[in-house]
Amino acid sequence: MGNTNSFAQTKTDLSKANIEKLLNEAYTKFKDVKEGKNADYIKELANVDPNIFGIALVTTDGTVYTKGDIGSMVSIQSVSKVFVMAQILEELGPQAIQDKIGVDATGVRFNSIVAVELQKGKEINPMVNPGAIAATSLVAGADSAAKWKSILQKQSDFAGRQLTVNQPVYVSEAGDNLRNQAIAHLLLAYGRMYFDPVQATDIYTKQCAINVNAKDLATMAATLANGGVNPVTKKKIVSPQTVQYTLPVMATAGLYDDSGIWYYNSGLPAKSGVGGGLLAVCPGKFGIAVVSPPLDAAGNSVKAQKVIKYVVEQLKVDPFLIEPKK
Ligand SMILES: NC(=O)CC[C@H](N)C(=O)O
Repeated sequence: MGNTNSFAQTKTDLSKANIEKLLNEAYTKFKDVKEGKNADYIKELANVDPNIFGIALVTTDGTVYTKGDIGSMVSIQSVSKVFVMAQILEELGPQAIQDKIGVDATGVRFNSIVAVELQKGKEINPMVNPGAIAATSLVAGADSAAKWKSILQKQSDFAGRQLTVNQPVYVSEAGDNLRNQAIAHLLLAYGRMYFDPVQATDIYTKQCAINVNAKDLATMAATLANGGVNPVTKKKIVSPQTVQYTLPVMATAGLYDDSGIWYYNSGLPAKSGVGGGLLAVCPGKFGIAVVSPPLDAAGNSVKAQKVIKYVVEQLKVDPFLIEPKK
């Protein structure tokens, strides 16, 4: 008889056979979903093949599982914000991020100017554009080139390989990012931009154009799941404390104004990007990511949300799922 007064997190089956089975199931179940539409406010993103569909899961012991299209790359977009946040947490510590940027959800669209104006540049967070551009402006480096080099290196370290920029996406967005420039200037007006606003926006735009596949994103997520050590390369990228302060902001703001719905349904910190990438972190266990460009109205990949939610449910890894001890 089980002791019904005693509750614990549900045991999960992370065996090779089970993970492979679940990724196959999820792929088959959702491959024909036709909902959603590529982002087109960045012109080049409208030209990306909407049928790209790749899934990857990387465990904290470094085992890599993939299904579907892992060869095709998409631009990382907002997913990069997580790793720039981790980078400045490493450099400045948690209190500075809370004071200089903020760590509260804005409740409005990721590129909202109103959010900045309403809060006089405060109460934003590094997962939405204003906080992310402020975060980029805080990265150490003597000039723009040095800051960019260090950002690209950090993102690459998380992924475990040298990442490169998708030039057409960068050029397309850089020629058309007046809204982000306006945000950066408004932050400057409120004393919350920490480098030249035009250059900070340019570095931010370049960081968003870094090319990744599902395996890269899952490895980046797995590095967070593994306390900051990349489980594939075994290299220490950030400290456990940095991970501890990054994940809650992903939980509250990782999927923009649908962050609450996502967290309610999965219990896992996650981050999406308008390129169609979405990663989620299961602390101590694994990172999972999906690449599929068509997005819902909030700007999150439709298929990616479905796949990750399915796998998380089947594995029973929602940390809030507490059951009577057997
Ligand atoms: N949500 C996103 O992925 C947005 C990133 C994009 N580069 C922008 O600034 O609009």
